[in-house]
Amino acid sequence: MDSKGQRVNDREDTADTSHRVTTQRCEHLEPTQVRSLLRLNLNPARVVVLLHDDSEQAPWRYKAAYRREMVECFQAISAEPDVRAVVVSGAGKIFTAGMDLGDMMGSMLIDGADTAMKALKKTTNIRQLQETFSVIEKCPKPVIAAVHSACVGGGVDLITACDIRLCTQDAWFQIKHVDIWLPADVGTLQRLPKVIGNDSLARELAFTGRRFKAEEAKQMGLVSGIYPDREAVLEAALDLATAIASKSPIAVQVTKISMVHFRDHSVQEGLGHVALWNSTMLQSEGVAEGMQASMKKRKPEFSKLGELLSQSVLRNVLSVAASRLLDSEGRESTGIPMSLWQRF
Ligand SMILES: CCC/C=C/C=C/C(=O)SCCNC(=O)CCNC(=O)[C@H](O)C(C)(C)COP(=O)(O)OP(=O)(O)OC[C@H]1O[C@@H](n2cnc3c(N)ncnc32)[C@H](O)[C@@H]1OP(=O)(O)O
Repeated sequence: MDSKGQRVNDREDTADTSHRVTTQRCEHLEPTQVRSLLRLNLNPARVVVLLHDDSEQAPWRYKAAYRREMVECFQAISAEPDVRAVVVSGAGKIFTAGMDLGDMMGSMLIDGADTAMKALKKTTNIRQLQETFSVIEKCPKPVIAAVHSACVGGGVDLITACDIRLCTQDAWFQIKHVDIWLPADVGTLQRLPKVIGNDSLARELAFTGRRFKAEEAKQMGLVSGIYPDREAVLEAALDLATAIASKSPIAVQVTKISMVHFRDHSVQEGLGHVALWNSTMLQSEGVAEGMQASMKKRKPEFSKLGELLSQSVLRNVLSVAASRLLDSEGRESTGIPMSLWQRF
């Protein structure tokens, strides 16, 4: 049974039934929805796993539809109260090869005679592209990137918009844009210096397009943990997301909104911002309950928004999600390894 007293399916149940159970839990999000480039999996620890799905193209890269799909996914995730944290991972050999260069070439030039009109159109187009990753930052739920192997070009744009980055030992990163005559314009140049707190190094990497490996990424503060392989990094990201999801969603989400604000404002402006937020937040019943529970060394009993789901519920729904990843002959198809799903 889940926390609402509804029956949660056993692993043996079919994908169809699991769909019913999971959609009962989410009004705005279709966990089984398979988009052309992204796959969403939701578990009742309120963690969404967003997979770069490379079943139709390897290595995985950003096709034109990706922008729309990312915006749709993150808008749905933002609006869905049952989702507490997000993990972004890749299902293929590498995390991402960045922008699909074939697609990009096809959309480079704009028709028309007037340069200013063309520039205006292009500006709108670039602003839309920027939204692909800005939606991650605008989403109040923490987003964790689990990177394996290559993370090239737009991949760095993506992960710098995430809240936390973990990677595998074999991960490598490259701000590749200079190699293809393209000034990076969708977030890396704005966010990377702030993520790593080293403007000189950010410029060096952006000017040269030098590849750098996991150890250096950790040393500069781009990633906060290195794991042996894809399964291990995904597991670590899920553990972290589950831990975050067990905390007060109000506290976590206001913390994210505030930290994004603090990055771009002075200390005084930041203090003003949090004072305004907390003038409302501190009137929540959950705060009093959280404080009392902490003093009495017991688990807080939050109302619906703050409630925790048990590990057994998590295990059931993860298993159901995993069963969806099996192909018709019962083999693991792609994405998240069965052994990892079964661990929960
Ligand atoms: C959405 C918001 C806006 C985003 C903007 C982003 C901008 C950028 O990302 S700029 C950087 C663009 N990316 C690249 O330049 C990467 C180029 N690719 C590589 O460096 C390597 O392919 C890679 C290290 C990723 C993988 O190497 P590997 O040896 O494993 O594979 P390859 O043999 O090189 O590639 C296999 C086939 O895939 C094709 N391919 C690879 N990357 C791309 C790509 N980005 N776009 C289009 N096609 C790509 C490659 O040409 C091979 O094709 P084929 O020869 O037909 O087998």
